[in-house]
Amino acid sequence: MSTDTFRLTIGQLNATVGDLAGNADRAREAWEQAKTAGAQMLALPEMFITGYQTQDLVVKPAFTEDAVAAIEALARDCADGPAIGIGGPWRNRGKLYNAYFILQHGKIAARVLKHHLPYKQLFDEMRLFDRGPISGPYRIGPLRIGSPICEDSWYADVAETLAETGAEILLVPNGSPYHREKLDLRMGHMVSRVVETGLPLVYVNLVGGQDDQLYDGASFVLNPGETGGCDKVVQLAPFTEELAHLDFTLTDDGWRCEPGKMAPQPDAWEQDYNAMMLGLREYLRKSRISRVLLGMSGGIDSALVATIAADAIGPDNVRCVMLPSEYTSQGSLDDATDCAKRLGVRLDTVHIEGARDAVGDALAHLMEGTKPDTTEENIQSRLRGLMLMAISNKFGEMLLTTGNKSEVAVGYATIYGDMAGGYNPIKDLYKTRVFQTCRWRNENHRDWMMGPKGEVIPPRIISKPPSAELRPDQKDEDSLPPYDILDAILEGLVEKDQSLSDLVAQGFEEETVKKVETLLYGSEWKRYQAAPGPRISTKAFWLDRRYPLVNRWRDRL
Ligand SMILES: Nc1ncnc2c1ncn2[C@@H]1O[C@H](COP(=O)(O)OP(=O)(O)OC[C@H]2O[C@@H]([n+]3cccc(C(=O)O)c3)[C@H](O)[C@@H]2O)[C@@H](O)[C@H]1O
Ligand SMILES: Nc1ncnc2c1ncn2[C@@H]1O[C@H](COP(=O)(O)OP(=O)(O)OP(=O)(O)O)[C@@H](O)[C@H]1O
Ligand SMILES: NC(=O)CC[C@H](N)C(=O)O
Repeated sequence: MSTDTFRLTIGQLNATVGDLAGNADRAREAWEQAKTAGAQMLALPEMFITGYQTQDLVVKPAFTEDAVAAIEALARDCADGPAIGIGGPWRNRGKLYNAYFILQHGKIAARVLKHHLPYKQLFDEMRLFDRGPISGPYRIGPLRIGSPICEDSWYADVAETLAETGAEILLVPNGSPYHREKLDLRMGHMVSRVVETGLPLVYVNLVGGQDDQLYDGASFVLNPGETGGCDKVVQLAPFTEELAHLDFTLTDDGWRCEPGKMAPQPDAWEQDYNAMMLGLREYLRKSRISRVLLGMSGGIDSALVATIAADAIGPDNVRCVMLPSEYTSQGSLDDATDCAKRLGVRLDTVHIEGARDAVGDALAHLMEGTKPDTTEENIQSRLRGLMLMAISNKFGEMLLTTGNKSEVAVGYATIYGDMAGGYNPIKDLYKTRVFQTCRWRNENHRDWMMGPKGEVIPPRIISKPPSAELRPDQKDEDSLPPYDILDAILEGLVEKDQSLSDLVAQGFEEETVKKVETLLYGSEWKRYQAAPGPRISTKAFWLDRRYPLVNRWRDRL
C-alpha cells in the first residue's frame, strides 16, 4: 500500500435519533461504498450512531449500552476494509463522554473524547456529558489523524495540541445545526485552525432534521495556503446527503487534499426556505406521518405554510380547509381557492357559523350582560381548531399551525384555537420575511421542491393588509405596531438582547417599545404550549431562548 497517498471517504449523512440499527445500516452501506472506492477510511459525523441531539436520552445507561453495542457490531462487520470514524456516547468509570470511535480490524482501535462541551444557544452538553481530556492523534495506514469533535474546533487549544503531538491532518466530525449564514461562521473558525496549525482540515457535518433543528451538511475541506492562509478545495452542497472520496497526497509541505467538488452555496433566502421545507419533511418522515392539513384563510401565512407543505411532501398529501364565518370576505374565499388551485392541493370548506351560534346559545345564560370582546373572537378560532383536529383524527393528517415569528413573539394567536397543531414551519420567520419568502418562492423553483413551479402564491395575497377576520374590518395593525417596526423591535429584544433605552435611542417610540416588551414577556406561557418549528435564526423560541413563564421584571426606561 502506498505511503504517500490516502483516500478518505466522508459521509455527509442523515441519522435518526434513537434508530441505532438504522443508523448502523447507513454506516455499513457507506462503508461498502468507501471500500469499493478503495478508501482507507470512512469518516461519519458526530454522534452518528445515536443521531443528534439526543437530549436526556443519552443519560439512560440502557441507551448508551445499546449504542456502544451497535458500534462494536459495526466494527466486527466491517473488519476487512477501510477504518471507520463514527460518533457515539462512551460511558467509563461513572463518566459519560461525547466520543468519536475509530474502528479498525474488527475492533474499536481508538476513542477520541470531546473536550469543549457546547452550552450556549440550543446546546446543553455540560448538563449531559463529562468533559474529556484532549485526546491525541490516531494512526490509519500512513496518516496520523487528529479529531477535534465539533465545538472542540471552535477553540485553538485542541487543534494546537493535536498538531504538537503529531497529527498530520485534522478531521472534524460535526453535529452543527443550521442558522442563517452559519457556514460563514464555521468557516471563520476552521480557517483559524488551519492557519494556526498549518494542517489540512476536513469538516464533516450531519444532514437532516431533528425536532426543531436542521443539520445542513455543507461539509468542506481546507488546505493550508502557500502564503500562510488557506484554500478551500472541496465544498459539498447544503441539505443533501452525500458521500465524497477525498484524495490526500504527501507533499514536501505535508499532506494536501486534491481539489474536488465545489458545490455553490445558495443565498440566505433559499437556504432558509430549504431549512423550513426540510424541517417539516424530516419531522413528518421521522415521526412516520405522511399527510398534513391546515386552515387556509386566504391570508399570507397559511398560503406560505401550504406552499412549504406541498414542497415538502407533495400537493397530494396536503389538505387545506377554508372555515368561513360571516366576517370572512369574498376576497379571502377567492384568494384561498386561487392559492389551493395554483398549488394543486385539495381545498375543503367547513362553515363555523352554526357551531359558533350553538356555543353562543349554550353559554348565553352565563354571558348575559357582558360586552362582546376577544372571547367571541377566540371562540371562532377555537372552533376552527376543533374542526381541523376532527379531520386530523379521522384521516390521520397532522395539523400544521401557521403563526409567524412576530405573532409567536407577541402571543398574537389563540391558545387551543389557531395554536392547535403539531408543527409550525414558519415559527422562526418574522412577518416581514414572510412577504419576501413568498416572493422568493414565486420566482424560484428547485428540484428539491415537490410543489409546482411558478407564481403559486397569488400576488394579491402578498399585497393585501393582514387581518385575522375575527370581527368586521379587523386589521392586524389595529392592535399591533406596523410589522416593519414590530419586527425591528423584536429583533432588538430577542436576537440582540438590547435594552429598551437602546431601542429608543435607535428612534423607536417609547410607548411602542414598552408595549412590545410587555407582549413578549407576557406570552412566554403561550410559547411553552406552542407547536415546534424549524430553527433558522440564532434565537428560535425553544432551546435558544429559555425564559421563565412567570416573570415580573420589566426593563426600566
Ligand atoms: N400565564 C398564563 N398561563 C396560563 N394561562 C394564561 C396565562 N395568562 C393568561 N392565561 C389564559 O389565557 C387566556 C388568554 O389567551 P387566549 O385565549 O389565547 O386569548 P388572548 O391572548 O386574550 O387573545 C388572542 C389574541 O390573539 C389574536 N389572534 C387570535 C387568532 C388569530 C390571530 C392571528 O391573526 O393570527 C390573532 C386575537 O386578536 C387576540 O389579540 C386567558 O383567558 C387566561 O385564562
Ligand atoms: N376563514 C378561515 N379559514 C380557514 N382557516 C382560517 C380562517 N381564519 C383563520 N384561519 C386559520 O387560523 C390562522 C390564523 O389566522 P388569521 O387569519 O387569524 O391570522 P394570520 O396570522 O393573518 O394568518 P393568515 O395570514 O394565514 O390569514 C390562519 O393562518 C389559518 O390557519
Ligand atoms: N455539536 C457541537 O459541538 C456544535 C457546536 C458548534 N459551536 C456548532 O454550532 O457548530
